[in-house]
Amino acid sequence: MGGGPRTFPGGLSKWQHKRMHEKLARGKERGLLRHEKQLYLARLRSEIRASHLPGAPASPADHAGPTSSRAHIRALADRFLRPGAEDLWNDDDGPLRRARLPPHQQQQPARSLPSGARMVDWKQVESGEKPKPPRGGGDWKDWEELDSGEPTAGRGAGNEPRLPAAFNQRRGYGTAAPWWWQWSPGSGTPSQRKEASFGFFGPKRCYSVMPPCSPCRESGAALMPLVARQLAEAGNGRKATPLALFYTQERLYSVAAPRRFGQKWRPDSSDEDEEVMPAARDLRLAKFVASREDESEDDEPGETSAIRRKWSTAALRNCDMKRDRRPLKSYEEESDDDITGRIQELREEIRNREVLGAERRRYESRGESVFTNKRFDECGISPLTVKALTDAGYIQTTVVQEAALPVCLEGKDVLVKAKTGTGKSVAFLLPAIESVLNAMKSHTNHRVSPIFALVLCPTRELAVQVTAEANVLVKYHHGVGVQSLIGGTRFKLDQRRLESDPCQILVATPGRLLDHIENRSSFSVRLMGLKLLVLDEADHLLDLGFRKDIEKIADSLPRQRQTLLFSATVPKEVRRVSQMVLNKDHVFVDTVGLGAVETPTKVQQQYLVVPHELHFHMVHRLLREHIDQEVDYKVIVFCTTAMVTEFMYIMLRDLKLNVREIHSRKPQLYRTRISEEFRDSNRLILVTSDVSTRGVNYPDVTLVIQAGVPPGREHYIHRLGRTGREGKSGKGILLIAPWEEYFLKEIHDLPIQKAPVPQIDQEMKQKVDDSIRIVDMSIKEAAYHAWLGYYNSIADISRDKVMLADLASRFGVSIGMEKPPMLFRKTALKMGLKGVPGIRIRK
Ligand SMILES: Nc1ncnc2c1ncn2[C@@H]1O[C@H](COP(=O)(O)OP(=O)(O)OP(=O)(O)O)[C@@H](O)[C@H]1O
Repeated sequence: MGGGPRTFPGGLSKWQHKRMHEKLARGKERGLLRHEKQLYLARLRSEIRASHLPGAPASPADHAGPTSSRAHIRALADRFLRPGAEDLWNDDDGPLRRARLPPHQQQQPARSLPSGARMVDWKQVESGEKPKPPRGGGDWKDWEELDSGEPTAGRGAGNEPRLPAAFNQRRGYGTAAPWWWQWSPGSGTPSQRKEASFGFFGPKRCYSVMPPCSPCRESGAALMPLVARQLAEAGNGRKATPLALFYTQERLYSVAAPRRFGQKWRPDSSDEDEEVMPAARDLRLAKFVASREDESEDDEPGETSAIRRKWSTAALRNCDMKRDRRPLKSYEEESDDDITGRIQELREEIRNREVLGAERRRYESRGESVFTNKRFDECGISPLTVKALTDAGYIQTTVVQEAALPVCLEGKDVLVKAKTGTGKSVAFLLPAIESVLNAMKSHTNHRVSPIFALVLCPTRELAVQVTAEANVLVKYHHGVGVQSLIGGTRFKLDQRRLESDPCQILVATPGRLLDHIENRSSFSVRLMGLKLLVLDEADHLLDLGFRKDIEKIADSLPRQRQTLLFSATVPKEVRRVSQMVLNKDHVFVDTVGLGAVETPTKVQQQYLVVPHELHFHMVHRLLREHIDQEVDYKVIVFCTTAMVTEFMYIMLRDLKLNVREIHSRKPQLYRTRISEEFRDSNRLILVTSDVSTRGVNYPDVTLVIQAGVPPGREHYIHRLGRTGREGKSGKGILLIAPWEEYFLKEIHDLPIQKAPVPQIDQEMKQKVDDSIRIVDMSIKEAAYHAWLGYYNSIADISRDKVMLADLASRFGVSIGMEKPPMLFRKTALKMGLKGVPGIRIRK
């Protein structure tokens, strides 16, 4: 079970305590968000005002630099404009105010034209006619360069515009990233197109402000009319004529009518809705700034776009994934295609791929191959899934995939054990997709949209990662949707998301799923159609901390279903309780083998025994040494509790190391952001608690340090498994105090060796001591309490309370506290520490 005390102040249970903290964190997060939003809107307003002032000088935003307003807007836009970020907006966010204009004035945006702006008659542009020269001089040179064709590259496979927009139902506005973000580099548009711009759209108008002249001059790529066209057509494919298009040397302004982007994100919207929308909400939001300096790489043909990079965060994160769902095609319709022909085509493509042989040779030459000779196209899965796998570069199956797929596809209940980092996620996602496809064939009641496959994960990070992977795999299955349901987000938003975009595959964490089951009867009804249940990290989910929740969830699911359990560790106890969810004749697939080493063979494992007082110094010493040796280092430091993690993070940050933190006390948005950052970068150190122990796939981690004894053998294996993934090499160091050596018995069968203790020189020690000193006393106190709770929950240590209290005091001293902080009487009582020498009770 996860770390942390089992008793909490106020007589709260672990879960009540956790929820209370989540609530507090949410409040804090809301405050921060509000502040950021205000800043963001204020910045945008000033940017707009500056661009409207006649003869206005270049706004301060034009100055590049990290603190420029443009850079700031860009940073904020990145946060608020990302697809899915509509969740960050709520009803309290006021519109970007603008006086209501009478209809006749709305038709004449030219009234507020910036100085030197010229109007374009859209009808003429549409019909290909050369526009009349503008009144008051000027010529249409730029327009003559405009091409009449539309860039097909800017459209999706179904020829629908690929405008990344999000619609906020309640607020009635949408946000759109500029269309050229989506424009394939193959279309030859120049990098200058990435200048700052805004897209606004409300129920009645679409506005865009952008720098048109340079692209036009340079490429003649028909940019200007396309802006308006894209704006007008986006969303539902219906054409609408822009009311006006005008431009200056700096900006192109377009005002388009009346279909909004958000339509396809709001399937229940109707034209009547639009009629009653107050015009004051016409111009709700202006966002989006992109600049050339940080996106220049996108201009290179073949590079993945910024959007793509943002959206795909899973193991398969560099692959294209499905962004929005297209109209549901019946399965028969899809099957109508010549499947045999497609299989042949795919086989041909696969055969031609050099990657096949190269990949295999690469791993075989290293002595250990996690890959087999079996290819996905031979596994009996849908050709469209094979196509998505091929796109992602997944050709051959891994050992666990080869072993588990046939039994899973037979429809049996299966318990699978396979080493960390060997591809278990794909091994359960593929049967899940097959099961959904089969269910959709027979599902005829279109009023209720059942959830056919449910994947349960113990942590939010893991759930997000699995959702992203699933989205990659269902890329070509247009009727299949994947959603996640995790804690730390707003319940109501979840609810709305699930209702407006029903999915067939749901990835969830148990607590939040249970909330929905217990509070939404319509949700429970959807679960009644469930065909397949997956428990990822099954041993953890069936452990005491989650078992009650899992029991309740299992009770609310149909009995007639297939259940798959996956984990890298399957202790005997879990094997026994797995009967709770598996049927009697389930199959146990063990790719590790009885008596075989459960950790990746290419990971070098060492342990160091160091007095507890020097643990922080030693972590710093080990990190410095590793950074000197490894150019592209990527390190994870596991700490025993969230508060100790926070303490370690602040200390290392002060020591000028490039460090990040993730633990349960951090708001979910922050956790997700850091997780993404760490996944996509190297030369970074992540200090974390148990939330990152299992399943999370951070590629190319070079070192894992476990500071302090882990709660159990399984924790040790899973933490170590964050390195040496996909058969690569890595290193793991366990740092324990002399009195923690008892733990070595638990891992005696693993190839772990004692390492000589490196010297810590006086200067280095002093530096660390200085950094420890600067940490806030409240954090130190919280770290002490958490430390005490953690070790009190470990039976081997908590047996001797006097020793525990003494060790806790020494820990307190090591983090710079002269005497241990006081405990609440109730807490001390619950922990069995009342009256123990060294424990101070609050009066
Ligand atoms: N068939 C495949 N071909 C190539 N790469 C693969 C294949 N299957 C999985 N991978 C890659 O292997 C890595 C590990 O996969 P995954 O995260 O599913 O491992 P896991 O076994 O679930 O690990 P853990 O036990 O830590 O949860 C990922 O980067 C994934 O992209």
